[in-house]
Amino acid sequence: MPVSKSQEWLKEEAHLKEIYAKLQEMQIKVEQASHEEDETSRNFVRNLSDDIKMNTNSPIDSFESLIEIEAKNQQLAQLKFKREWLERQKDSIEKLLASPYFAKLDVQYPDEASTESFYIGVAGFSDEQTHEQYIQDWRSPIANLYYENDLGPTSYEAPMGQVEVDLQNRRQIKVEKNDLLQFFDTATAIEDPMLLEVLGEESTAKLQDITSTIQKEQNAIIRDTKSDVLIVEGIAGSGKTSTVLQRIAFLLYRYREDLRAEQVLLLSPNPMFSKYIEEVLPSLGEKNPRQMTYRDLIQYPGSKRHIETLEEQLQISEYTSSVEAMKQLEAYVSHLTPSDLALRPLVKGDEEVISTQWMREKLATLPEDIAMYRKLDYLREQMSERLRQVIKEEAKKQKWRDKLENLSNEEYNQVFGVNKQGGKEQDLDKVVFQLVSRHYQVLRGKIQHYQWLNLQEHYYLATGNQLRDNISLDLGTEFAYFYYLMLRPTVDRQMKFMIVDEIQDYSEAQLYYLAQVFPKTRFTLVGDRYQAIFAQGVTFPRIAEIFKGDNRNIRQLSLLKSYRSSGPISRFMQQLISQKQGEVEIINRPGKEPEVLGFKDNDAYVTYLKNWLNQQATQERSVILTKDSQEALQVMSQLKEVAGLSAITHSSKMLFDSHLLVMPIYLAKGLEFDNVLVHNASKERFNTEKELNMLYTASSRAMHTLSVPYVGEKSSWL
Ligand SMILES: Nc1ncnc2c1ncn2[C@@H]1O[C@H](COP(=O)(O)OP(=O)(O)OP(=O)(O)O)[C@@H](O)[C@H]1O
Repeated sequence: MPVSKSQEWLKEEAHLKEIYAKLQEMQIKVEQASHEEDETSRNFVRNLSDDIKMNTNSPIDSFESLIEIEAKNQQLAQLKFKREWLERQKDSIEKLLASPYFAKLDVQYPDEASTESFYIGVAGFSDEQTHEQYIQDWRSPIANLYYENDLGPTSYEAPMGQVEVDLQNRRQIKVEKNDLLQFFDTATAIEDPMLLEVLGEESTAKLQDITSTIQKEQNAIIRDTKSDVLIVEGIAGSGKTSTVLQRIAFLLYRYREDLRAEQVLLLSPNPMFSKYIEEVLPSLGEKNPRQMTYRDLIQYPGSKRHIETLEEQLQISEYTSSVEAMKQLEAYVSHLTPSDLALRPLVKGDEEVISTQWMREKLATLPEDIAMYRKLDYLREQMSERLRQVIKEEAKKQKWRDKLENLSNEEYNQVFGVNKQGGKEQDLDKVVFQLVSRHYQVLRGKIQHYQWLNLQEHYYLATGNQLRDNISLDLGTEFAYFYYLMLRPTVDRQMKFMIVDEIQDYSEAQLYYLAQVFPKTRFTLVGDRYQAIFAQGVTFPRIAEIFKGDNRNIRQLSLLKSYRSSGPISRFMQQLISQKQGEVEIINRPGKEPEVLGFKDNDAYVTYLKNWLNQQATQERSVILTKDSQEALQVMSQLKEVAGLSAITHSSKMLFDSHLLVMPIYLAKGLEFDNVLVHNASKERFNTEKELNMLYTASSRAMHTLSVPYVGEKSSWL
């Protein structure tokens, strides 16, 4: 509890006011600088056309004009850089003004007489002139002491090396603007009081950042810089998603000189998940990384096949692959010779523009030991060049000139975007060349996208699988890998970090794909074996084995405490998974015991559901979780008269504002609600191990209350 107006309280209060005033001063300065910058940019643009006059009278004049343009370009880049910097400044000052800091460390350095105090906030803040650091960014080296929470002799990793210190006090401080609300010194607290307070709050529709209450075991994940592959197994609600998002913010700060947000890829389980987490990184002043689902990742250029949806994957998954099958593809490609290639001639209508014979002759000129993808790349370049030649030859023919002459003014304008005007002979050549190029344009695309190579045929020869229009995720993976092995598209290699959530839902073949296609990328893989609800999920020991190759440095960590759920709900989760030797550490947060009630028939059950929904407080978020989306619609139809209830049956249709929902468990993965009801947990519906995982996944969405009713006999897992 706050020490009422003690000396210490008054000191903290005075310090806060002082820093707040400095922040306000800085805000004014940055605003002014920003206005000035705007004015400079406007003038720059206004004068641009006067300043640059392209003079092409002589080569020297042209050259000088180009130099002038280049100089302007540089000025423009500088202006842009400065504006972006000011925007970032404005942004972080705004955040700090809302709450300047959340912690203070008293640190004793070995050779100094007195202790030094450091305040920690969501961003750093220092004096422009003296560079005195008033607030330390939570990602700075010294802030690690706060999260490590080791009082007494300890150390932190600074850019110059390890710094030994004595941490004399660690204070958690709650402030709002310039109001000091509370502070706690760690030495006096048994369990993190700020954490308990945050966890007791109502749920929010979107995930929030956890900067001020990151726990020690989470901090180890966030700040890991040594592992190539970091594998985190954590129970439901242990903060895996929150932790990896904080980790992204940490990495962008730590490697700020050469890591851009676009070089970090977050693979999310479904598009809805991206919406759920979209506010966390901006709240930390960072840009969101690239985000996509695994389905998006394995789509290759020009593919139009339908890859099974999440729901289809849950129910059928007709083709599952394996690491062995993926290795067979490697063997097939490594033994392939140019004479085996299934090539298609490049044709335009009836005309064969490039024959397969020509292609084979080109390939035959290459040394044998060159990798197949390089040979194909070389051939692609040669084909582009050949097409240019064909166009040049073709343009000499009279028929194109005739064609050009016969174009009406309107047609001409459509083709060339300018009006037709009888030109000089030299211009005419150019225009004819353009006309012929347009005629053959479609062939350029065909060359670029390797449509002259029958990849499907090769895939069939390698595996015996025909690619139909609808394919399973694993089959899509195999074909994407095959595409990669044959052609090695380059774009993916720029990815420096990849973060994969819900890793337990990936198959071995899918993980093998990631491990092979992104050899230079550093991975953070997080998941929970007890939330595996798809048929082809991987086991945790196998993940490390799959990623082991090429001297990758692998580290495995675990998170055992559920921060989402109250103590009684965590104990319920513990009981469920202890049947499979799972562990849960219980957090000391009081709450209601989960309700496991039996009903004789459906009518009584539906009445219970209606009562349950009607009882929920309007500001809280409550959900009924079903096994699939069809069931969600059935339940919805029985509960039509409940006001404000909505059913979600597709990941693109999430209603984040709605407070009463019915939805399938697989769509609720990763999300959380104040109150959860698991639809009819009867014996016949929750019987297998997969169904146990579903029951656990559903129950663990609950923060404050959980209800697990059943009709007839209850599930033997309960
Ligand atoms: N250190 C923390 N401080 C405050 N809240 C936390 C902390 N860690 C986790 N939480 C909260 O716990 C909840 C669960 O976190 P999160 O969704 O990241 O867990 P998860 O392990 O990804 O869960 P699941 O596997 O069930 O999807 C969130 O509300 C999050 O804000």
